Amino acid sequence: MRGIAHITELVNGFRCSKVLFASVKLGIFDTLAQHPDGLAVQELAKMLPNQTFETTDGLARLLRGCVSLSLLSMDGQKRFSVLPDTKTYLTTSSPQSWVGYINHSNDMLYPLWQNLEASAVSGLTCWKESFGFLEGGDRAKAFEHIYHGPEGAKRFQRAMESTVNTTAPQILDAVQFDWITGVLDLGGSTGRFCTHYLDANPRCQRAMVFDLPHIVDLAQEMRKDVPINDRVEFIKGSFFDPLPELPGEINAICLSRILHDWDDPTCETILKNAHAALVKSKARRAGIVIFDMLFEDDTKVTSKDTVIQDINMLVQTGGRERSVSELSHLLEKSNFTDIQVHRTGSSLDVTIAFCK
Ligand SMILES: Nc1ncnc2c1ncn2[C@@H]1O[C@H](CSCC[C@H]([NH3+])C(=O)O)[C@@H](O)[C@H]1O
Repeated sequence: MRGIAHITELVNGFRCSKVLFASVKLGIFDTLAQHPDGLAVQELAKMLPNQTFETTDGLARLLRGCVSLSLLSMDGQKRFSVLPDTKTYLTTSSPQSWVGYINHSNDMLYPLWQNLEASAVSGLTCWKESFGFLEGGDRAKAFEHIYHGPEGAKRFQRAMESTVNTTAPQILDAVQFDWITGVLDLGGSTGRFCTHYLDANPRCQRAMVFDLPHIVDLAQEMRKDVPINDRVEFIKGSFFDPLPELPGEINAICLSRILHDWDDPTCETILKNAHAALVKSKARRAGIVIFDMLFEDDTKVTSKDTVIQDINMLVQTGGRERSVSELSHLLEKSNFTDIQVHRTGSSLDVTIAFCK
C-alpha cells in the first residue's frame, strides 16, 4: 500500500512540470543566471524579454513555485537566484541545456498529452484533437505534424539536440564502437550525435548525416549558432526510399530514436533499406547501431521511463518503444544477426546487429 501521498504526487505532477515550462518560456532562468547576486521580483519583471507586467503578483508566485521545486533560491531580501543545476540544464546558452526539449514539451507534448484519452481509444496520435489540424490517423504525416508552423522544425531539432548532449557522452562511454570505420546517421538531424562521435573518435574516417531535405538545410543554418564538427557531411533524402551508395569507409548505420517513431512494417522498410546499403558497401564487417529505450521484458511494465516514453510515442508519432525480443524479431526479419544489447545507464539503450 503506497497510500494517498503517491496518488496526490501523480495528480499534481503536471502542475510542477508546468511551473518549470512557464519559467523557461518567460526567460526567468536565462535572466537570473546573468545576475549572480540575485534579483527582486520587480527588478526581474523589468528585465524579462517580450513581456510587460501589469502586476508582479503572478510572477512572484511563479518564482516561489521555482523555489519550492529547488530550481531557484531566495535570500532574506527576497532576491531570487538560480541554483547550479538550473544554470547548467535550464539556461539557453549552456552546452548541457535542456531548454529545447522543454520548449517542445510545453508547445507540443503538453497539448498532445491533454488528449491521451483519444489516443487510448483510437490507438493513434491525437494531433487532430489537440491542434485541430491534419489527420490524426495518418502516421506517415508524423513529422509534418511535428514540424508545422514557422518555428516548428527548429524547435524540434533543438529538442533533439538537448537530449543528445546528455545521452551521447554516456553512450560513448558505455559502448565500444571500435569496429566502426565510418558512420551514416540515418535521421541524424543537425549532426549533433556525429559531432560527439567524431570528437570522441577522431580516427573515425567519415561521419555522414542523412535527413529530410528541409532539415539538412535547417542544420546548415543552425550550425552558425551552435557549431558542429566540420568533418560532418550531410545527405538529403528519405529513409523510406533506397539509400544512396555508401562511401567505402562507411560500415555502420546509426538509427537514433528513429524506429520508435514508426510501426513495425515501416521499421522493416527502414531496416531493409539500411541493410541493402550496407551489404553493397565493400566493408568486411558492417552493421547497424540502434539507440532507443528498450522494455526490460515482454510484460512491458517494469521500466517506468520506457512505459511513459511509449505513451509519448503513441500520442506524438504513432510509434512505440519495444522489448528486446520485439526489436530482435524486426532485425532478424531484415537480415541482421549477431544482436548485442547494451544497457548504457543513459535514457537510451544501444542495440548493435551485423549484416548476414
Ligand atoms: N522519411 C525520412 N527520411 C529521413 N529522415 C527522416 C524521415 N522522417 C523523419 N526523419 C528524421 O528523423 C529524425 C527523428 S528525431 C531523432 C533525431 C536524432 N537521430 C536524435 O536521436 O536526436 C528527425 O530528424 C526527422 O527529420
